[in-house]
Amino acid sequence: MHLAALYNPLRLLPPFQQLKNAAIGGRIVSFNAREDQERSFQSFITSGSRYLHHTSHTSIGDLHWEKQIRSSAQIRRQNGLTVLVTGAAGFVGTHVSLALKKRGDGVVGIDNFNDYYDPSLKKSRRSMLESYHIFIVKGDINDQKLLAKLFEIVPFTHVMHLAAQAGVRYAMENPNSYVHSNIAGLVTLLEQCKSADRQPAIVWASSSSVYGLNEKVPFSESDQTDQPASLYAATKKAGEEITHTYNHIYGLSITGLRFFTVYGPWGRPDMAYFSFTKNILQGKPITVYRGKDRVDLARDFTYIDDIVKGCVASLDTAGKSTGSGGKKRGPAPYRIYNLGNTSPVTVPTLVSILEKNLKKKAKKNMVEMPGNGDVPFTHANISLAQRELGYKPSTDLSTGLRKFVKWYLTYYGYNQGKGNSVNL
Ligand SMILES: O=C(O)[C@H]1O[C@H](OP(=O)(O)OP(=O)(O)OC[C@H]2O[C@@H](n3ccc(=O)[nH]c3=O)[C@H](O)[C@@H]2O)[C@H](O)[C@@H](O)[C@H]1O
Repeated sequence: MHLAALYNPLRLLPPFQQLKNAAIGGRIVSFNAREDQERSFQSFITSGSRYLHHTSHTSIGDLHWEKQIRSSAQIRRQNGLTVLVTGAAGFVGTHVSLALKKRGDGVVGIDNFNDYYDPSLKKSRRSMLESYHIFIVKGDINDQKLLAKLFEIVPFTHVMHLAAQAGVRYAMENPNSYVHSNIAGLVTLLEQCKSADRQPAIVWASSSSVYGLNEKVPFSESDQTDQPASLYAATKKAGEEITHTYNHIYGLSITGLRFFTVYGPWGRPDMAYFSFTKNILQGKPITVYRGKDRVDLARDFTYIDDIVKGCVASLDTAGKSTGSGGKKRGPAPYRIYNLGNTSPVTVPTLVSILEKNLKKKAKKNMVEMPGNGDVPFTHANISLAQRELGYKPSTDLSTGLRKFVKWYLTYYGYNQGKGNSVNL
């Protein structure tokens, strides 16, 4: 089935339909405001995911739980991989898990379902993955015992590490969450990987933000990355150094991917393209930041399907870790790649593409970029990834945003019913 078909939560209609009838007796409910409609549709999805979530009666460590993990980890193609995906209920984690599962790899997810943004979206992603027999363990990567148990049940060949505290500006509000996930969590995970009898190869999400105040464009992997502009960037940069240490001492195979502002269906509500869409539809103002001398900010926005291809290619080309049980047996690869789109677009242009797709004008407040971690522009040089991974982004921002808006309208129920009422 084409991936686009998955973007429609109504694919899951039969169980939701049953739930609907059981929960609210199939009443037709009308809402006056679209916001209420969004909330209700979300709770509908949330209840649906509870309904679908087979683990509600199991607990960590019991037999049924183990069985679900084993079954999710089963490989269904020759020379398939067995991948632990951290942050599997996150935006990129969901898409990568699905791509791996669909080609026959074994996939087990882990996610702490934190509430940095609306957890009901994470639960909906989980429901979608469950319909593809992908199991997500609810837990934190800081839980060393849980990680040890997972590795005891499944001899993972690869770890796709995507769990992180994301968001550039939120780091000023909650700095500790970045240290908890991006530093402490990373070290706990690496400790587990290094001690495994057969060490897995690790591919993980670094960030374009490590380029910080770098002014040399386009950004290349060989450029200096010692001027981070946010704590988020600093923790990602620290992650690159920490993974290097584990590669050096223990022989872990490491690939760090510097993602450039990833967007698309099932995306993150905290990101500009997502929150702008929400506000434009609700007739609320949006704040558009501008650089010094009224220069527009720009980002090398990268579509999720391109990022997924880069992640999968990284897993496929990752050399083996050499150590076992905490002992290095020889040198292992340490790689870093930019995964961007190579064509930066300004934020006002992003807004006008959204306006066109939503058929609605935005109420724009233009304000000077506050000194809260933002950088004026990003622009990826992707020749290394092109050469070594065969990475070739193929979706421009207009095409990608059109797909995102289509998903958004369906997911939040804008396509259902007429006017301001929705059939539940
Ligand atoms: O590549 C990354 O490594 C990072 O990408 C993403 O960060 P950013 O590129 O900052 O994306 P995003 O917040 O969507 O802001 C986009 C633009 O809109 C501007 N922006 C933002 C908000 C707002 O209200 N107004 C505004 O103008 C803003 O000034 C900026 O110019 C991920 O969130 C981050 O987790 C990390 O992965």
